[in-house]
Amino acid sequence: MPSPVPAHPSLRVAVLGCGVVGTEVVRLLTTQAADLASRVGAPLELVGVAVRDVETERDAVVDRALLTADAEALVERADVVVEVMGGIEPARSLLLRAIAGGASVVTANKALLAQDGPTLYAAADEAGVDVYFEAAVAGAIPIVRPVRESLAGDRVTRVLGIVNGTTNYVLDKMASEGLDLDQAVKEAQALGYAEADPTADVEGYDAAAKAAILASLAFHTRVSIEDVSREGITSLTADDVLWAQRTGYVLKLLAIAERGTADGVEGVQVRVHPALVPVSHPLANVRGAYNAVFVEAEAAGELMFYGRGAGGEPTASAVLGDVVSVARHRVLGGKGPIESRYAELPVLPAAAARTRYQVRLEVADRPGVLAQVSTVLASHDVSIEAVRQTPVTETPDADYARLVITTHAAPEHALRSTVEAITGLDVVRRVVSVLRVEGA
Ligand SMILES: NC(=O)C1=CN([C@@H]2O[C@H](COP(=O)(O)OP(=O)(O)OC[C@H]3O[C@@H](n4cnc5c(N)ncnc54)[C@H](O)[C@@H]3O)[C@@H](O)[C@H]2O)C=CC1
Ligand SMILES: N[C@@H](CC=O)C(=O)O
Ligand code: NA
Repeated sequence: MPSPVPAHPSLRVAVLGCGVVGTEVVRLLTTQAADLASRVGAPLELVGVAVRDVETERDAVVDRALLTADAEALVERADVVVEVMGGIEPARSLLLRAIAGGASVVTANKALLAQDGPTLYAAADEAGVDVYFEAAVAGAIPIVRPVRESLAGDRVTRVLGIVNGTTNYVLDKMASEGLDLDQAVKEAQALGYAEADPTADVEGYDAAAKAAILASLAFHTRVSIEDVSREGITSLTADDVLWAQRTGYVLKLLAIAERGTADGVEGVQVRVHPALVPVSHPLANVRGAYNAVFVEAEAAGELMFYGRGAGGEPTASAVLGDVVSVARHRVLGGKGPIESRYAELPVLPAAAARTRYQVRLEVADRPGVLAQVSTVLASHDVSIEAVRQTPVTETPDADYARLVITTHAAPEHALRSTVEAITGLDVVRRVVSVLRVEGA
């Protein structure tokens, strides 16, 4: 008779932070306890939930007896620490303390990882424990694991995605319901999509953090948030949204990381900015707080990952997937992937990126104007793909017309000097907007 396999003792799980995501993590840990135990091979015992104020009113699923304001003491008595409090400190110190004490950690904190991930990865490597962070990029969508593990044998060339649910929700509401930016941001906050300070979303910092994390994984190098060229959506107007629609595009905040060369040096270029996406492109149909990430790899070809990018429940799903993974390692032995051993692909400057542009101008409505504008573009080596002329109907003015010029791919510096020169033409009343075009 084979001797019975001894049951593995419970694994102690601590949750740091009990906001939008933390509450849903506690709900899943509590309501799915039996299923999780069978998947892990050991019960997961929630030993505490660190909060700022234990007296605050909370969802009934959170057992008040588990609340503590002493996060430091809590991490000392856990095998798995789930960090969903956000911010750099004290999250960073608490995670390092947990790792040093031998706990594996799961975090949704992209801001921290994009700033100081390598410190956490090195500490975990030394301690022989895991750092998992699927929720930190594109919420519920499995994207960290596929890039970190499934594509580790391939050569990724480009990652292009909508990775911020709040801005996608806001732009969608501006386009479909005519909401203004502030109204739409308030809705995104109420739905639990926005960061504690929504500036992080609308100014593109959140997407830049995610872009840095994805680029580091995809290109086996180190990209921090400071390396990402970033532009948010706050300067976009209702007019930009309207004109995008009129010209066959949808405005999206995109995160792009791609291999390239600058001055003969191969590297990676990472940027976040609003862009016009053709309505026929799959990214144009990513609505509300949904996210989508395209990955292009030499052997795999094109891959697309799509799903809910923000919100308590979807994010908790990704967190729990990680909890199961790290807990299994503790039961069975071993650990998950470590950071790639070499981290040497340089980050190229933003100016190295070549994109198409749409330039909208108000110009004098008389013969020869288009020729003048075209000459300026040509003299800066920026080639025109299409031109459309429409009278300025919103502010009726018989003497002026609106020109919408789409260029072929051009380097940013060439476009910048072109726009400067166009602005100086007598026949140009104003440059209304300059937007990148991606995904065509
Ligand atoms: N809400 C979302 O859709 C997503 C959020 N995330 C990330 O998950 C983390 C949490 O986000 P949310 O739950 O939305 O934020 P939240 O603001 O709703 O919750 C954070 C909670 O942590 C608590 N907290 C902060 N500092 C603390 C401290 N020192 N001690 C104890 N408690 C502390 C806050 O009081 C708050 O209740 C952040 O890193 C965020 O970037 C990631 C993916 C999606
Ligand atoms: N604020 C973020 C939350 C998920 O990461 C977003 O809007 O995407
Ligand atoms: Na994810």
